[in-house]
Amino acid sequence: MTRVKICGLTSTDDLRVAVEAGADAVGLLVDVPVDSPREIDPQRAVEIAEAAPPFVTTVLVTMPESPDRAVELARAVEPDAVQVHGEMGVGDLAYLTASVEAKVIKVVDAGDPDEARRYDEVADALLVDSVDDDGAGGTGQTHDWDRTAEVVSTLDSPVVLAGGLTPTNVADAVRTVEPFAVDVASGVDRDGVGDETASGETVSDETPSADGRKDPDAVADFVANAKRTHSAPTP
Ligand SMILES: O=C(O)c1ccccc1NCC(=O)[C@H](O)[C@H](O)COP(=O)(O)O
Repeated sequence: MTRVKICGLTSTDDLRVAVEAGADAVGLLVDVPVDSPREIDPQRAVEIAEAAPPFVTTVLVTMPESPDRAVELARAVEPDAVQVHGEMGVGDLAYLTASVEAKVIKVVDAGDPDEARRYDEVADALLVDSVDDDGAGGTGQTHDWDRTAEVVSTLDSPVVLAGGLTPTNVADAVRTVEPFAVDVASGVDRDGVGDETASGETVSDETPSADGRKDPDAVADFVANAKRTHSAPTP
């Protein structure tokens, strides 16, 4: 069964929504150099992580300015996993994995298959995303799932599929890519639920008023649709 991460929780209310829907993991976005309605401060991340029940994986999602900053944040928030966006070399990622107790997930660009292969040995998992020029996520944009499926089949690490997923398209995505897990942020936000075009591409309709809060119905539908769909066996 495909695992599901709901990313960008901003409150313990969002946490309750994700847990009640049956999410396996929740993402807490701290220290990103981009404007995101889902970013929270480290203290809020600590509060949400502490409120998470057993068997729900807490993920610190960050774009740190240095590996040491990621270590510092991980020690403060004490998540089960750290998800790293942006520039961090393979050696620095190895340093991070050796320095924190949490599992380390490296975000890689769906448009750059070689990047995924470079990090395959050192990361605990890879998250394949549609990233912007800086490596930030939360774009609400899908990518070429057929091409991603080919890349995934060459990797040893568990792969998390992200980028423009919604309650409507997640079943197709799971069938096509057969990832270990799926991840969603803007596609289940209250004011940012994505719309699909006729070609199947997802375009986020996130508005300036989007505040990152989760839509309970969208979260429940997303988790149910992801989990009822056939996926790859556990590695
Ligand atoms: O969500 C953000 O705004 C964000 C900003 C900077 C770095 C990472 C961010 N999100 C991390 C995630 O893991 C998202 O869930 C992932 O990129 C998918 O986002 P979406 O396409 O909105 O579902």
